[in-house]
Amino acid sequence: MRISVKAPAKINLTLDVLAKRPDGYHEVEMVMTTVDLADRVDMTLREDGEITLDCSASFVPDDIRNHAYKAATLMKEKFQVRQGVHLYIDKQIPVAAGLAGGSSDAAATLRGLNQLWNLGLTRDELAKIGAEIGSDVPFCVYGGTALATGRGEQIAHLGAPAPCWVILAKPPIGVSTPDVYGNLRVAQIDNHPDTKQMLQAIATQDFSLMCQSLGNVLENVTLSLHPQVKQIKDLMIASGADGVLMSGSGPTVFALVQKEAKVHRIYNALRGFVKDVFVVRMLGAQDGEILA
Ligand SMILES: C[C@](O)(CO)[C@H](O)COP(=O)(O)OP(=O)(O)OC[C@H]1O[C@@H](n2ccc(N)nc2=O)[C@H](O)[C@@H]1O
Ligand SMILES: Nc1ncnc2c1ncn2[C@@H]1O[C@H](COP(=O)(O)OP(=O)(O)OP(=O)(O)O)[C@@H](O)[C@H]1O
Repeated sequence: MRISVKAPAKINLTLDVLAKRPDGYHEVEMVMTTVDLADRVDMTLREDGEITLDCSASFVPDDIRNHAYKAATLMKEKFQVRQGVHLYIDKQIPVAAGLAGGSSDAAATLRGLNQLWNLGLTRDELAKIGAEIGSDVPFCVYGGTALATGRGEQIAHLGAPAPCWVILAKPPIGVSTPDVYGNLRVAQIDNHPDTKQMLQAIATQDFSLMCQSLGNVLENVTLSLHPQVKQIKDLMIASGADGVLMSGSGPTVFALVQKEAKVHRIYNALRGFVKDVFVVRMLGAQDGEILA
């Protein structure tokens, strides 16, 4: 028996850091939404009890370092599952990009194994298990649009933002999330986003208020490490983007655009500069999809 589950990327419409916690994590407040750039995780039942993994991108780890492998191991141990699984990840989301690719693969694996191994767990239970793998995994278990607090694992669901185009551009560098948080000085943050205003923009589907409310306190940290990120932002703005922001810890930058005619102009301008450019839509309030 085999099932396939879509694992969509996320972008952060806001990312605020409120404090550094004694456990080494940061207290955050973030509005996140999934977009239709997705990996696909195929899960094939193994009667011998083994967990194995292959990925279309050869540089992604195929052992316990892989978040999807970790998810399967956790589910097997927690629920004493006799069967195993072979995981195949069709990688479409750039790696170490700020788009939660690994977290989404883990979330898709949790959702898929719940079905493949007949565990009967609720989404909330899966999200709780996801928090043991990484801070972004609970959000990815639900997908859609949400306010994430705590270290990112506490999820409050939101409605769909105003429909628009999202253009993603990733410079050819990988960014380490621990390094970016490690370089952040919380007391010196001077660009806190207005999260309340973003929540209002989403509730009223006000596109221009959403663009005005974009903000990410990790952006300045990553910009100082990688000047290309600023060049991409400037290029997007000069090409007519309505709103521009770095996602997560970066280095991917996204542009929000309402008019389709502008999309081509921005895409063409970016393609002259970086290879990884994607034109996508937000998935709105929709949650994770099991394909077959
Ligand atoms: C940057 C974001 O992707 C934005 O959505 C997340 O905040 C990070 O989520 P993630 O990659 O799932 O992060 P985790 O795997 O849980 O943590 C990786 C490392 O990032 C740092 N980290 C992460 C989340 C958080 N709230 N505070 C932190 O300081 C910690 O050093 C942690 O060891
Ligand atoms: N399934 C996976 N897909 C991609 N990378 C993975 C996966 N599992 C583990 N990794 C490792 O995790 C690291 C971060 O990759 P990932 O693509 O998840 O980053 P990210 O998009 O910045 O995530 P986030 O936005 O949650 O911080 C990489 O160094 C990679 O080796």
